[in-house]
Amino acid sequence: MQIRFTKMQGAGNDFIVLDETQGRLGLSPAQYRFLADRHFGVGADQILSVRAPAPQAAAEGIDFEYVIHNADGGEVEQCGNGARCFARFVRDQGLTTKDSIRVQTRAGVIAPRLTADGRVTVDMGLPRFAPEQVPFDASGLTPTPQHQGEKWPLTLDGIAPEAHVSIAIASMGNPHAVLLVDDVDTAPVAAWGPLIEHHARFPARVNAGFLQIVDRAQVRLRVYERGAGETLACGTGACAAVVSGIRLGLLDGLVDVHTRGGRLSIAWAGGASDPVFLTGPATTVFEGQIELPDLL
Ligand SMILES: N[C@@H](CCC[C@H](N)C(=O)O)C(=O)O
Repeated sequence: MQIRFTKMQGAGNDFIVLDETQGRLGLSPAQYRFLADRHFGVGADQILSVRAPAPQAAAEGIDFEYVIHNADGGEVEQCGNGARCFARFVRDQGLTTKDSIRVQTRAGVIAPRLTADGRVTVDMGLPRFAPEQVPFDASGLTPTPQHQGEKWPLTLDGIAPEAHVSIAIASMGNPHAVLLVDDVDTAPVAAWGPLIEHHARFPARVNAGFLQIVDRAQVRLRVYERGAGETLACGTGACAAVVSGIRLGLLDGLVDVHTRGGRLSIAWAGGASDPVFLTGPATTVFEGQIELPDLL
């Protein structure tokens, strides 16, 4: 089967975008893995499928449905950099003329908006912190003493025998663990990332963010993504890291996140009913077509 695709990137987090508004391609997990493969396929961290909304959702003002698969072929709930690329894609392809779009994802409705400076701002919805919402198995754990209350920096065992690995947990629709590090350049992202991703306390696995605080409005961040490995940027990871830093009293409500692929801006007012806003670039790299093998 020949399929057409658009290759996009947002702060270096790269995507294959598929237009399924006229009908589903019905790809298997192995075909998603093939597309994402950087040697045999196109290469991408995630594959984004743009679909028409279900009739009931359309009646409620939802413009599109957006489905996300990681490079490992697994479907996931949310993707922040992808949401910006999705918005740029539907405008560039003439699938909508709107600047503000409402999109159904597996994690709920999000709202990207194309801004005059060429970037895209996404209302990513509410962050969630309760262990069962991440999900995180907190049985037998208590928050570390310096962070009592709701803030939940927790010690993760089995990562590094010589070090206490303290994390904050957050859901942006998808699960995140956030570690504070002194310097992201020397942080053990490759060694600890997979151990945290697969840690038994995260039943749905987890994205692991390594956060360096520069000052109250600037951070540096590397993320080892569930199902994709370290990426040049992770939008939901940036949201989770900043909201965690704000809850710990380390950051103000508007923060620039410097990743290896570029700058993202996160705004969060900090209340239980305040959504997180993610702003950053979204760029088309090229369009193409590829023959997809029959893979189950
Ligand atoms: N790169 C994304 C997140 C993609 C999904 C993630 N790997 C997961 O499994 O939850 C982003 O920009 O948010």
